[in-house]
Amino acid sequence: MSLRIEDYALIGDTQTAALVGHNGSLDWLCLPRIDSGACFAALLGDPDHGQWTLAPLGGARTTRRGYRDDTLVLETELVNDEGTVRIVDCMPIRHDHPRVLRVVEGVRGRVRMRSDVRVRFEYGHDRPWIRTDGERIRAIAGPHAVVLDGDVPHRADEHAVCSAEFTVGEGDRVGLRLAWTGPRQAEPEPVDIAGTVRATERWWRDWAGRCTYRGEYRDAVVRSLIALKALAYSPSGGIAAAATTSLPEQLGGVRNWDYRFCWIRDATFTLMALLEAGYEREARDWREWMLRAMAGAPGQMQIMYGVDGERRLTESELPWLPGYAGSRPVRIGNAASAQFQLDVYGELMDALHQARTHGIPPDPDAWQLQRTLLDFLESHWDDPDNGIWEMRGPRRHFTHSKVMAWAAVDRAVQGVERFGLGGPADRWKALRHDIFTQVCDQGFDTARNTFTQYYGGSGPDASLLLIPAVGFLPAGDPRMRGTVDAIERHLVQDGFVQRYTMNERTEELDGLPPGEGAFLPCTFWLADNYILQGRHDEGRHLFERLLALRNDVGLLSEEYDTGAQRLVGNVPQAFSHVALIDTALNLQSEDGPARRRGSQGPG
Ligand SMILES: OC[C@H]1O[C@H](O[C@H]2O[C@H](CO)[C@@H](O)[C@H](O)[C@H]2O)[C@H](O)[C@@H](O)[C@@H]1O
Repeated sequence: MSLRIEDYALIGDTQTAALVGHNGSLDWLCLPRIDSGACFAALLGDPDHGQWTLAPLGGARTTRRGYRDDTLVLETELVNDEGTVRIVDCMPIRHDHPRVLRVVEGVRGRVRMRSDVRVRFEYGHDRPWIRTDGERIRAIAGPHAVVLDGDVPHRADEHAVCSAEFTVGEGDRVGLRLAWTGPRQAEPEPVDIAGTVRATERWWRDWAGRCTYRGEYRDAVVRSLIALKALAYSPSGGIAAAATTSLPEQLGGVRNWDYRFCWIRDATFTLMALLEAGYEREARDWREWMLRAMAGAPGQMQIMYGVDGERRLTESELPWLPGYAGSRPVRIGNAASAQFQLDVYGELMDALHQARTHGIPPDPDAWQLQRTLLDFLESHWDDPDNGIWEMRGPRRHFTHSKVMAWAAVDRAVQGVERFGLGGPADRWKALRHDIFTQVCDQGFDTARNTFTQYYGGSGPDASLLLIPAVGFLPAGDPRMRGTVDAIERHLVQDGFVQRYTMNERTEELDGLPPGEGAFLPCTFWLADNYILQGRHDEGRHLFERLLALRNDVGLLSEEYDTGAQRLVGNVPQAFSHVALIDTALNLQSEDGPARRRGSQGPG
């Protein structure tokens, strides 16, 4: 039986990431990059799809698990009749090869331990050759080689399972190392385990120490920032939307997607949260990544890229993997990369505007890119699109998409008026006015007193909760109050918000059968609207309910299954952690980030 999604903690080196279960089992690890083939893919299958188990021989229960304060160094305490051990897991910040370090510390008694390492490259498909060289083991297949060694030797069997048994007494420490190396790369040097764990701890503590948020939710905010930093790909400045692929939006369902890419939308939201929390260096890195990834013809702009800016993210299925809790298909790549999503223009223009507002040193290429995007938008804002939810059905005039087109033009006008940048401000103002008028005429249902999911539609959509955040209308506007009211009536289930109504017509709209959990970012956005409407107690109450959904190490996935009371979807999900940070900031100050962005009105 698979562990629950909330049973996993994250470790990472800001280039890739791994998931460790509360039982000490390393079930997900992609090497060398976050979007590379996994060499441990038991998360989406069984142990023979790749796994590193490290646990007391006679079984054990977990008594405590947590990160060493503001770091990504994980401690898991396991207890059985023989005593207690602590497993310390981390990935050192990378200088040469990606590595995983695991240290077993004896806390009480004498505990017999077993380590079983099954390396299976390419998402559990490729069983490697195993070569033993003294105390070192090499698992090799194609472009990959993994080297395993440490304080106790592993022995390989005929099934390519490398195992070690050892006993730890109180005060003992047994360190194990795994490193990846590519073709013709030098053999990884055996690093000093204890010293490297300490250096990793220091690195994260220093990084977290740069956080400027000092409010009452500091622990939750810092943990979310650390999760975002772990999703950032440091060589390029790109930011992945999550560390996993195909954790299902519904247990046993088909909505299983690969999130190990850089969505312009998710990354710009991340950038804004990082900026608000004092992380300007990361914001600069992101801007550089984005300018490079998007360089070229505006008509070829994509809504997502690989972490290094790759454009071809062809979606395919991995039929040998049964999927998490039987949720098939398991997909890699993402067909949404070829979609037209209008909101991305608004998010991008907003992010670059925020960077300017925060005094990030100007980059002339940024304004040039913005002008090119505006030229494109002037002739395409009125086209139907796939929308923020990446609907795989026919394109439509989604109201949120048009609001974001408005935001894009608004930020261009502000570029001229507030920052003295060059551009046809009067023409842009007229366009901004036209979009505003169209949205209010065609995207608002006067009879039902709500903005609608798409022009002429009858129901609301949770993305409309972002209207005040981008400054299209204030939260107190009667049309927004009506929309929040409609969302409460139609999209809130057990207190959490669904993205949109799912019913027998869903397949026609989004090209997929209905069925998914409540979408956590949308629920944070509802809390933001409460706060901005002056309904502070309701906002705080909802925020605290959301905080309670975090797992024991403070992580959130994308969605929550209110029936099963389980986290669902990919994990950790940047979108959810960004929304958490934004709401914490909004709670701290009524004039929080959501109030500072746009012109508030037709302009
Ligand atoms: O549910 C359908 C879509 O789900 C994914 O998209 C969602 O995740 C993205 C990354 O966080 C986010 O930007 C988007 O707004 C979400 O809808 C998936 O990537 C899509 O392929 C899929 O159609």
